[in-house]
Amino acid sequence: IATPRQPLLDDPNINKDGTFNPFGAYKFTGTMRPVYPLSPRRPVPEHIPRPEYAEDGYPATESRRAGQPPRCLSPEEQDKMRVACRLAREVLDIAAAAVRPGITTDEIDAIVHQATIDRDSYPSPLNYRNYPKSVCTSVNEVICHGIPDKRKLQEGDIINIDVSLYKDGFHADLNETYPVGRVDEDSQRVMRAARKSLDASIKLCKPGALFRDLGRTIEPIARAHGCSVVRTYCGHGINDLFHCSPNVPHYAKNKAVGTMKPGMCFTIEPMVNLGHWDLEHWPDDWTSVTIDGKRSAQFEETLLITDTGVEILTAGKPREDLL
Ligand SMILES: O=C(NO)c1ccnc2c1ccn2Cc1ccccc1
Ligand SMILES: [Co+2]
Ligand SMILES: [Co+2]
Ligand SMILES: [Co+2]
Repeated sequence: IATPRQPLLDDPNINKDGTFNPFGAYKFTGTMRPVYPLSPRRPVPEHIPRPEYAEDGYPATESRRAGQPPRCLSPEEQDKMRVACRLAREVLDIAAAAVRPGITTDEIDAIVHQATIDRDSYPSPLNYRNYPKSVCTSVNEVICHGIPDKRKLQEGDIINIDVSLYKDGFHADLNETYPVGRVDEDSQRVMRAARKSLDASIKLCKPGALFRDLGRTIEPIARAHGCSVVRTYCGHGINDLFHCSPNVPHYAKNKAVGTMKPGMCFTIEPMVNLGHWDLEHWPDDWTSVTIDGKRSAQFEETLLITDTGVEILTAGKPREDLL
């Protein structure tokens, strides 16, 4: 009789139970696992204008402009931001419509990639600091920057889809967290906390408002839902650059610099956790996960400060399931 296949005892990529663990000795915090191989890099047609980092992965102008005050866009530039953000919202809604048990996050990447180039736009995450895909798909305990792979979504999962695109010289950036089929109360609670805290912070935005005041509105709402606020990643300025000043923390008592002025564009993108606020990274160097394996939700909008208040450039329909 054949001897049962013994996993190679000294192979760190094979667990005791014989399952394959591509990260060697890394101890996962929750149930999510990468499912490799990643699909080949998706091409972008030559005729589509691309950001400077598309070739070598390095956003040189972002480094050069670091530390400078946020840009105030001209009316013409504001209109270009409006167009890019409307297109990005269309792309996110197309991806959201495809969410169901059985679809892989790689298939969502293909949908986002195609919808983006159909709009003569470049998918901003692709090769940004060498990021390998056109969208971030962050499931369950993954907080952000999840890489689309061969894992099939399961009934009861929650998935954040973070779309960014580049059109006519300007970036747009938005995300939402969606239920996959029916999800439990905790998952609904953390999604609701993220959405409501974002909406409340947007209401504060107008000329003269301080960036550091947004967290004092976001964090109490997250806490009121029994949740915590991630501190490592913040909202950011966005315009001809994907990420630039201002830095926009989502937690209370932060030291963010600056005052909102007409023509400024930036994101607010609170990441809210059911458990502890802290995160760690998988050995893929991208994927951020909660340290306790509990779930996380995020929502993001790109905003424009106008003379009288704020315009949500990436605005979509209200989420009936989160009211
Ligand atoms: O604002 C963002 N999303 O809302 C955002 C910020 C920074 N990097 C990002 C994104 C999206 C995709 N990447 C690519 C990436 C680059 C380095 C480390 C991990 C991921
Ligand atoms: Co993000
Ligand atoms: Co984003
Ligand atoms: Co962003």
